[in-house]
Amino acid sequence: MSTVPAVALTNLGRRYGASFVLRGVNLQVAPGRTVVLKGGNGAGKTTLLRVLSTRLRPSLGSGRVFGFDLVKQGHAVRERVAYLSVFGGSYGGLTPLENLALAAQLYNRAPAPGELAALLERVGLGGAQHKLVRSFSSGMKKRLGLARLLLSEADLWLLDEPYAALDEAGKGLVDGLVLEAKAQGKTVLMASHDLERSAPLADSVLELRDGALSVVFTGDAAKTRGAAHG
Ligand SMILES: Nc1ncnc2c1ncn2[C@@H]1O[C@H](COP(=O)(O)OP(=O)(O)OP(=O)(O)O)[C@@H](O)[C@H]1O
Repeated sequence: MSTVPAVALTNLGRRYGASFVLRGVNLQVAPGRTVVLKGGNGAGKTTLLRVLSTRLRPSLGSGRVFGFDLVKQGHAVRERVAYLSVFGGSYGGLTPLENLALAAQLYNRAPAPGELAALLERVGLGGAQHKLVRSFSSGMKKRLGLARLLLSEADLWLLDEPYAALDEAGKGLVDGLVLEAKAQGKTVLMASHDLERSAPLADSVLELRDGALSVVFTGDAAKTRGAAHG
């Protein structure tokens, strides 16, 4: 049986100016897997997630998401991918409800009556519905990012340090959402320094070092050979 990988990267490279941050990343992630990406500060984790989200173009090599080319079929990739940036990625001049309404438009979704308010309740922002997001704490912005993620209905979640800035309850919320996403068959790729928290959720832990990936842990030992597998 052939299954199209959720993520397939071949010798993928990305440079800023003359300096290569990613140099020959090979990765295959099967649909439904949860993969944690570790690596020191500046290793290139955010860069890799941004390339997968099509926010950055690869400088070398190629990549596919659910079979769609990151460069030539970026639109199809964006329809299947949701990216949570380390800061949550919302508009400060809007309320959280307005942010979600805008996100729904971008996702081409017509939310049901009360759906957006319910999402805010779910991420613990029910009491802050009418504030401007610029007045939010960093943890509140992250929670709003989680609500946007839930709205997206994407098949691949790209999470950049999802636990950062969150209190214990917020971290538990992330754990629950990732497990729920997995139960729904979604693929999750998350960059995290918090291995204690993220590794128990993961099918594989990969390390990005010197611009390439290696396997730290995988639930399937047969997959540790050759290209890094998720
Ligand atoms: N827009 C940019 N222009 C130039 N260099 C950049 C840019 N964005 C990132 N870099 C550089 O690329 C390297 C990788 O950065 P990246 O943010 O991808 O690492 P990271 O693994 O996510 O790090 P951290 O764990 O600190 O979040 C760093 O040296 C960084 O300075």
